[in-house]
Amino acid sequence: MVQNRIIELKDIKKSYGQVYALGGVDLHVDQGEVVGLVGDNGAGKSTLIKILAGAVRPTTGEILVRGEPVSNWNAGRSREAGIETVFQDRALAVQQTIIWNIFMGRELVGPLGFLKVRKQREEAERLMREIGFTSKVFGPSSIVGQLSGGERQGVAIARAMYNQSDLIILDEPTTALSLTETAKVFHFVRQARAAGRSILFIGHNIHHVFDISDRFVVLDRGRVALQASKAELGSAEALVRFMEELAHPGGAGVQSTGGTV
Ligand SMILES: Nc1ncnc2c1ncn2[C@@H]1O[C@H](COP(=O)(O)OP(=O)(O)OP(=O)(O)O)[C@@H](O)[C@H]1O
Repeated sequence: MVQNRIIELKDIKKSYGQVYALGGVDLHVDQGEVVGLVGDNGAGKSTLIKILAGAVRPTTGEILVRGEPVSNWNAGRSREAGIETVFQDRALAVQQTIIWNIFMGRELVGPLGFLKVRKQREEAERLMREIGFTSKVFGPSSIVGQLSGGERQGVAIARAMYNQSDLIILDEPTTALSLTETAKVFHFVRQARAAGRSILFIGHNIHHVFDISDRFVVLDRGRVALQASKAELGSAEALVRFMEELAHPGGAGVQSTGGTV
């Protein structure tokens, strides 16, 4: 057993009636690594992260948390295992402050039920520093709606850090972001990894996923088509070629997608 294995999925299958969204997937994430999950539309990425989040039950298969099999996997067990998913579309309350979003539902309160306002501010500042979210303009009391797309991802990551999440799942965090904003997200992700957290990074832009990840899992029609480290792959182009070959075996008449699936 690998000592620092946070989660392991073994032979996970999920069918919806006749449709197999996942047809026997093995996946693991170890402490302090960024795993890139890629695959064409309909490959099963969303289904897999919903299973990790406990929102969807696998039809069959085994889930191990730190080497121990867990039965009756659900959202509560997923939270207990230290897994937090940042879904792209419903990550934050944009009319609220950064502090509010970080502590959402888990505010620091004293014995008499009073909110520890100063402590919360200090903790929010510490978390923002820890993920490298330093800004001359924005502080913990800034309204999230005023932040850029990349900075918003930072707030969601800071919240996951506050929640003691060991595995933070980022669902397409750089989709629709500019290069500068993408670089901010990468910075936050690297800081979170440096703090010992693991990240499962889902993305359609292969170059983005390649840049930020240590290891890659390619899904294809509900199966793992490739698991490889960055060193094994060597370059983003190798990953792009692999994905293009999957989509068009033999490659006849293929136009390059430029690394977006
Ligand atoms: N609730 C559902 N009911 C029926 N079929 C489903 C359901 N959810 C997913 N599927 C099917 O399972 C397969 C995998 O879908 P999934 O959304 O997991 O893929 P994906 O890799 O996340 O795709 P995308 O990148 O487009 O989001 C698809 O064929 C999809 O139609």
